[in-house]
Amino acid sequence: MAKKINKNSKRVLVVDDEHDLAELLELTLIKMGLDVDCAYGVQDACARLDRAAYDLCLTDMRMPDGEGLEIIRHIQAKGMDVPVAVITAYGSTDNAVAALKAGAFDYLAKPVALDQLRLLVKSALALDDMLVLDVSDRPLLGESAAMQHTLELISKLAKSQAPVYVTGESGSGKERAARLIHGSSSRAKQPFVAVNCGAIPENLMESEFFGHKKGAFTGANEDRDGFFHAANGGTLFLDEVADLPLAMQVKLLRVIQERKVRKLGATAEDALDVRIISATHQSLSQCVEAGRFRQDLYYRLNVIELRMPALREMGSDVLVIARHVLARVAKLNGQKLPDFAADALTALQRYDFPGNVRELENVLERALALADGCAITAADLQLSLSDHEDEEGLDLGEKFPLQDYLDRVEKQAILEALEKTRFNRTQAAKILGLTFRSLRYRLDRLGIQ
Ligand SMILES: Nc1ncnc2c1ncn2[C@@H]1O[C@H](COP(=O)(O)OP(=O)(O)OP(=O)(O)O)[C@@H](O)[C@H]1O
Repeated sequence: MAKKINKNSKRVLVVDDEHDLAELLELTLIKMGLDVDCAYGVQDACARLDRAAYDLCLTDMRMPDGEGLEIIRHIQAKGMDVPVAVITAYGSTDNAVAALKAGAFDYLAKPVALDQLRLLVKSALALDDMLVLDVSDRPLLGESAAMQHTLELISKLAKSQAPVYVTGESGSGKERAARLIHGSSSRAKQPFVAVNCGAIPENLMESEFFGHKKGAFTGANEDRDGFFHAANGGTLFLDEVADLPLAMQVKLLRVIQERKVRKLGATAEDALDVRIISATHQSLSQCVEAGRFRQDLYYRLNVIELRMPALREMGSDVLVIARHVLARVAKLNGQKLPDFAADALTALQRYDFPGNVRELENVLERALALADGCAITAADLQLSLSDHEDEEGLDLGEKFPLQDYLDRVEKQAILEALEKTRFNRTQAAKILGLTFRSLRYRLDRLGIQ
């Protein structure tokens, strides 16, 4: 039967020799508004990939005529731009790791949980967008407990209309989080307007925020909307809100309280519906104490606080994010995707990243330019580890090689958690602050039965 192709929607290739499972995946994806083709083996899949353009390929790992990995290799050999996610048999972490190493975007274990499938597909397609279209739609990456907690809070915040105040160090993803809240909320189809409050000259501030009527001041040659009008129905993101001058804070408070804006030179006010998300890397409460920020505005903005974790609090997420960033930058530059050498992985994990993910992005961009060969080395990263860290390492021989040492520490902590919970893995994962999936992965990697 000929399928109706929706020209604007994304196209997914599902590959599974089990027709029932293929159909279940197909139905789930169709419900997400995607166009889906099914292939029932490796050869069939490769032939379809050669014939049509796909935005994502979801493949079983083991099929009678070959392995899912062959599809990944086929895509790479042909230079196609198709992210692949593999579906692995329950508990076969080796397969998952092999697939990720071969270039798969992610994996799902059987039996496939449909909500996990939806999440994966959404982020795969968003990831693809980020590579070719709009950088702003990228999701927040990270599997650490800290990032999972943040993502859970973000999805709750998306269901509310309350003002959100995002805190976190510079480069930790505050704007990204604000976009995610907006993008997952009922306002998603309305505008998201991001304003850097520190970058607007004080004399223009009022007209930039509230707009003006023609003739309101010299040079006002026509009516103009300000940020509030532009964000009507959507979200206004006030970045570096601590930089607002006090006089402007008073006006902002009034607008937020009354939900009405009067353009400069206008007689009437316009009722507007704008959700405010604000952020700063400074401590707003300290600014209040120092008299630089109005307490009443602080209370209005800080109804709910979302704290973005620093990269150094996100454990091995640094590697997850590094791989994604490297893939993106290599693609943008039209370069072949290099691997990380073992010493580079160690260096990434040891470095503090005071500039967080933004710094990581810069480091990798530079490393990619410096690397000659197919691997990025620690030298290419040019990370200066602190003297303290170097000394510690030199004193303690047991810390070398670092990976073995870290594995021993990790194993010890996991065994303790398992003993405490009488080997209940769900409970142990909770104690350790890991997701169940992440604990299962670690148990396999460390060979804990
Ligand atoms: N968890 C993450 N996963 C992927 N990319 C991230 C993550 N966190 C931050 N980034 C990336 O890091 C860069 C900085 O993020 P963003 O601008 O949101 O940070 P910020 O906290 O608002 O920074 P600043 O305080 O300087 O305004 C962006 O390119 C963003 O895509």
